[in-house]
Amino acid sequence: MIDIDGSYGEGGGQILRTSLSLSAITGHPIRINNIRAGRDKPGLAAQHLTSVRAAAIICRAKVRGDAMGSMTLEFIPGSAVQVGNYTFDVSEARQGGSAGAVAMVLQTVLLPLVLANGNSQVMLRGGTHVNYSPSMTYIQEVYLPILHRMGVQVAMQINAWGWYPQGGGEVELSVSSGKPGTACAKGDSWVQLALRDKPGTACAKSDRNLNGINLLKRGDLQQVRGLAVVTQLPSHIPQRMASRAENILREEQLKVKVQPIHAKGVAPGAGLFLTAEYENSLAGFTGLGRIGLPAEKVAEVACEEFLNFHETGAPVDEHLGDQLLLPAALASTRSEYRVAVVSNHLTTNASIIELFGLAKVTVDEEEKRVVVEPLDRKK
Ligand SMILES: Nc1ncnc2c1ncn2[C@@H]1O[C@H](COP(=O)(O)OP(=O)(O)OP(=O)(O)O)[C@@H](O)[C@H]1O
Repeated sequence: MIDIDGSYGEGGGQILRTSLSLSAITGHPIRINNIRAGRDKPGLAAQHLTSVRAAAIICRAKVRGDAMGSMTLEFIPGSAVQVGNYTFDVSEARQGGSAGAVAMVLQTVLLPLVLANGNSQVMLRGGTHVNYSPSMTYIQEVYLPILHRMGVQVAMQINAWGWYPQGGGEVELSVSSGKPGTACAKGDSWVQLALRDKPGTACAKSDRNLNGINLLKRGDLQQVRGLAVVTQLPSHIPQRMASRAENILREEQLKVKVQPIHAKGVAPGAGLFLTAEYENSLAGFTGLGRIGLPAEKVAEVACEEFLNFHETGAPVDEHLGDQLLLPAALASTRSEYRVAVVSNHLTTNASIIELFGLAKVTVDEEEKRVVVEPLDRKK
């Protein structure tokens, strides 16, 4: 049983999600105390409870403490990760529904499914574009394309946009499991086999279906692409968000194209999503609308975030910085990248990953450089 202190460092939900993913992948039982102790409303919220249940379903885990508000959880995987057809609905976790972020649920189960043998279909319902989490547009435009370079094959589509507070969004994903023909025997992923230390059955290093990534230099900015999206709001709003963003970035002599979009959703909402395409990297920036905030301001928030990042010269934005650690830790080769900001999320996630003994993570705070070195899992 691996004991995890949920109040460590950032003290947020990522400690829980990373631990669940690694428990499902390695088969190691975990016990987490002080879940989200660093948050105003600690314990499991709808999004976290959905992540716990999703992780439990894919590896048939026995779970104790899976209730709203719970600050303690025991999670004991009962099988190797099972590929399949899954639906995870955040609104089911709390009476009256929830706009809890589906991206967080996805990030809990994605790598376990990628490393399992076979393909999966995942349907997610809940908040698709909500504060303090990666939007599903960020997942689509930044996170998944970077993971694709590491060998992860996922196709996704947003059927409905879910904003705070109603949620009600829907996203469909097809997850393929790495290179065909290199899978390990008996439905176990290479990590599970290697960790169970069965000599002769563990896959060779070269069979691991995730490659490390090098993002030390970003190269020149090719263009900034944007989506100015509304649901159930008049069409002048996406138009105004798009024009404002294009004007700001053109003033900086940058190549930019922002597309105004009217999308489907159960409630009104608005957002502007920018993707900066560099020669060797991608980064994403978000502005979310709310009642009383003019469309132009939404655009300004996202542009300011992007311009601040652009000035740093770093290839990896603050958020990708912490989110890349888990795939990098599961890859067969070393990863090395430079981040705009060494966040508390990044250093916390690094410590949690190290608890599982899969990789050594070194964070050079001065150089803002992260090195993830896979450890020999057969030892
Ligand atoms: N604008 C954003 N774009 C992309 N990713 C984001 C953005 N904002 C936050 N994130 C990511 O969301 C995750 C938040 O993790 P955290 O541990 O704070 O979650 P939590 O405690 O479950 O959430 P909350 O803070 O809502 O209670 C981190 O991986 C962070 O990088």
